[in-house]
Amino acid sequence: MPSSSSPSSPSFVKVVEVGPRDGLQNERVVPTAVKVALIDRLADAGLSVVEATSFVSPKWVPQMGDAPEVMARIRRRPGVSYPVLTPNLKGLEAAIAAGADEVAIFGAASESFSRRNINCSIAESIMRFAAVAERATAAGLRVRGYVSCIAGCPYEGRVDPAAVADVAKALLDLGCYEISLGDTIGVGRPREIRAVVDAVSRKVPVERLAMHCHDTYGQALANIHASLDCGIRTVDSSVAGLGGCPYAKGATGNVATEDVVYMLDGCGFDTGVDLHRLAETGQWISAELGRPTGSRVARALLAKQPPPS
Ligand SMILES: CC(C)(COP(=O)([O-])OP(=O)([O-])OC[C@H]1O[C@@H](n2cnc3c(N)ncnc32)[C@H](O)[C@@H]1OP(=O)([O-])[O-])[C@@H](O)C(=O)NCCC(=O)NCCSC(=O)C[C@@](C)(O)CC(=O)[O-]
Repeated sequence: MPSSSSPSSPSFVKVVEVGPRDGLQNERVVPTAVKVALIDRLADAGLSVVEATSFVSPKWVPQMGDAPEVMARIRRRPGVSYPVLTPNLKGLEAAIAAGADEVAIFGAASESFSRRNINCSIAESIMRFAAVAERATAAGLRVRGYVSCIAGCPYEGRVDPAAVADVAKALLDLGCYEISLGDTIGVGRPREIRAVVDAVSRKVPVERLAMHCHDTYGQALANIHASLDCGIRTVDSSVAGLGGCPYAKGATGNVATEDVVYMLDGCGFDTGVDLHRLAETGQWISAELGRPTGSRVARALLAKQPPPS
């Protein structure tokens, strides 16, 4: 009988921490040593997946320009995976050279976002990703897929759930073990998210889906709750609510991991994450960035602690 913190337990929800990548890609350039300390602290707090960085063009996203150094300096904790984003073969080869164990390819359900984010159409991106997935799989790496703009696009507005389902299925067919559905600009509401998950799960088994919510309109926790009701058991989030997307103006960070873990715990799910350690890590990285944590749960928990004597 698996324990409740075992991934095979029915009450387990996998939390994929994306703060060091999705969070820090939208900050001023953060020193490599701070990124490395953040990743190590997140793994120590019990997160089993910590998305570490991106092997993208430094001309496009200079904040991720130190990807090889980050990968060389993190302390790899057994049982923890450290995926990295790879938009093309050049990024993949660099990721392999840096010892990545898992990569993520990232497409969009909106043509305009695809062009702004990765400079190609959706169809071209799938062809590009096919080569990346094939080479990654041959090199023994696991491949995760993202679909951005599942509930709305900053350039086109509403996005048809059927378009999301098509891209998700294409990524599944390329060999992705998991497809993360990204509400990139946080516009979705529970009814819309349910409609998207419903459309996608007709083409991709719900066990292979993850929910990735930005909290721009304050809907992220409600949307995650709705996706749990639909059977999703993997949730992406960002410690302290760090981040945004450089190609989605006005988009705020992901939902805070602390808030997700607190909610999941109250719903009877287990995550294996030490909430207090996580909240301290969120407080620490926020101080490094010179601002308060974006996690309401962390603020509440830390306010209850006695001041240091
Ligand atoms: C895809 C490209 C490269 C196309 O960009 P491009 O300009 O069309 O690429 P290119 O092949 O023409 O190359 C241009 C230059 O970039 C170099 N280059 C080319 N590839 C790489 C690479 N991998 N690593 C390092 N360098 C690279 C290449 O060598 C060349 O250098 P030059 O000859 O000019 O000196 C570019 O658009 C890019 O890097 N985009 C990444 C954008 C990005 O990182 N966005 C944020 C992540 S997605 C996201 O946040 C959403 C998500 C996942 O969180 C989910 C959600 O919330 O929805």
